[in-house]
Amino acid sequence: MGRVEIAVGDNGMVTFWLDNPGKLNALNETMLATLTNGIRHHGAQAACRLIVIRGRNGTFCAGRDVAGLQRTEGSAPPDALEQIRPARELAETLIGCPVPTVAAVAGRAVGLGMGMVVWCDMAICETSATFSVPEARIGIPPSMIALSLVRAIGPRATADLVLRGRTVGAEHALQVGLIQKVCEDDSGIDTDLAALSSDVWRCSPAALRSSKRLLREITDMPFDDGFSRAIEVAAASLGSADAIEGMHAFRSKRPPTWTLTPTPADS
Ligand SMILES: C/C(=C\C(=O)SCCNC(=O)CCNC(=O)[C@H](O)C(C)(C)COP(=O)(O)OP(=O)(O)OC[C@H]1O[C@@H](n2cnc3c(N)ncnc32)[C@H](O)[C@@H]1OP(=O)(O)O)CC(=O)O
Repeated sequence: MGRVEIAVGDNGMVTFWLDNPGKLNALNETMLATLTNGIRHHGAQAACRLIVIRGRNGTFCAGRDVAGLQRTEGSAPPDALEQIRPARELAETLIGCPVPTVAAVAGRAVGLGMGMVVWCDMAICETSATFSVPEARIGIPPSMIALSLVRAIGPRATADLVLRGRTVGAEHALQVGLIQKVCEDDSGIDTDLAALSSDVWRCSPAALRSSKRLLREITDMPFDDGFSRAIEVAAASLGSADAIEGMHAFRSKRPPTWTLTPTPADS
């Protein structure tokens, strides 16, 4: 069957656990819907400060459940865009999520599993983790995933993965910038997530929202346009409630109390 379990921590960390034991946590339509709707829902809550995706059964995710994609020769073709929609919605939801997102990988990250790694803001893994986009081996190109991979690790490193379908390890993933940290084991992942969560906790949620939006916008902008946009955001944020509170708290040597009031640049 497969399921996605949602664990809400009291530190604002919401963890989505992928669990499809017989299929290396491959994502079927029900799991995709739970994951996408859950990220949308929790990402919109003020209490949620960090979203984490992890896998049960010692692995991350072997991609989309092939059973749900497969067509039988001679049968009436289903609407292709409708078949792609659940993965597209997951990508759009993760990329547009207002709070920071992290993929924490143990075992295999394959196909759509790799998609989640690149669509999250950050990724960490265990030493045993492996990564691949082997879609061409089942007759399809890794389309949406390739688009984000190129931006995350560059065209050469992407081509090396996409055009060979090969599997690479944690050290390679670290070297090409696909992940930010390799942890010894599961408890190392827990420790790193706790540190990450405490870093995020110190930041203004409104400032992180603006930062995420800005990073998304400027990635594909020509430098001059990006510079103008950055100046606009900087100017708008200086008068925001969190900027006033954050600087006041710093100078008063006390912890800040954040609001979730968006800055004008967010609207
Ligand atoms: C279409 C889009 C994105 C996608 O994600 S498409 C799918 C991409 N993923 C794959 O092509 C991976 C297919 N799996 C494999 O190549 C291998 O399973 C593996 C990941 C290399 C692991 O090999 P290993 O030998 O260690 O394990 P098994 O092959 O015996 O697998 C165990 C068990 O799991 C089943 N399984 C694995 N992956 C899937 C999957 N993706 N869907 C369904 N089932 C899967 C496998 O069949 C085995 O089960 P058995 O009952 O034992 O046969 C983009 C978009 O959506 O737009």
